[in-house]
Amino acid sequence: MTQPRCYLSRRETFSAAHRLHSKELSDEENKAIYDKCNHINGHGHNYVLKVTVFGDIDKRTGMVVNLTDLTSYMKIHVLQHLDHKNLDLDVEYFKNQVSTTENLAVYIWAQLKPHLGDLLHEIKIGETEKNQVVYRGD
Ligand SMILES: Nc1nc2c(c(=O)[nH]1)N=C([C@H](O)[C@H](O)COP(=O)(O)OP(=O)(O)OP(=O)(O)O)CN2
Ligand SMILES: [Zn+2]
Repeated sequence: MTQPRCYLSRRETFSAAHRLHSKELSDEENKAIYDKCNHINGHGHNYVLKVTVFGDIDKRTGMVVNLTDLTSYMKIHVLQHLDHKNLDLDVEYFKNQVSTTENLAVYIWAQLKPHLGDLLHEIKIGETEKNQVVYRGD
């Protein structure tokens, strides 16, 4: 009999500041594209991060992944780097990438992939109550 498979998710939150600004665009283009989010002094968000894994329910443990391990990976490899930081100034990755939620999702995927491998299914980030990004490694 094949082993049943499950989706398992963990939700965490973090707060960070940022400014949407591309070094590849002129100041005028940046202002036109990013508008208020290009304000020179930046702004902040209380981000909601949901990481989902998908895989076999281990016969012995009854788990896809131990939530203690998943939470540790998120804390060590993501939250410690992002929480209460300025994404553009404190995170190397965003020195050359605009800190949009799309790019943030790709960054978080890359941070977790080495630890979760093929079990990693989805990164979901809520930037505001109205804006949400889903990334599945495509
Ligand atoms: N494709 C994207 N567009 C925008 C992003 C993004 O990450 N990807 N991010 C922003 C800003 O960072 C911004 O702070 C969000 O602004 P906004 O949507 O205006 O904020 P609210 O959800 O609170 O909506 P209100 O219109 O202010 O009510 C912009 N664009
Ligand atoms: Zn923003």
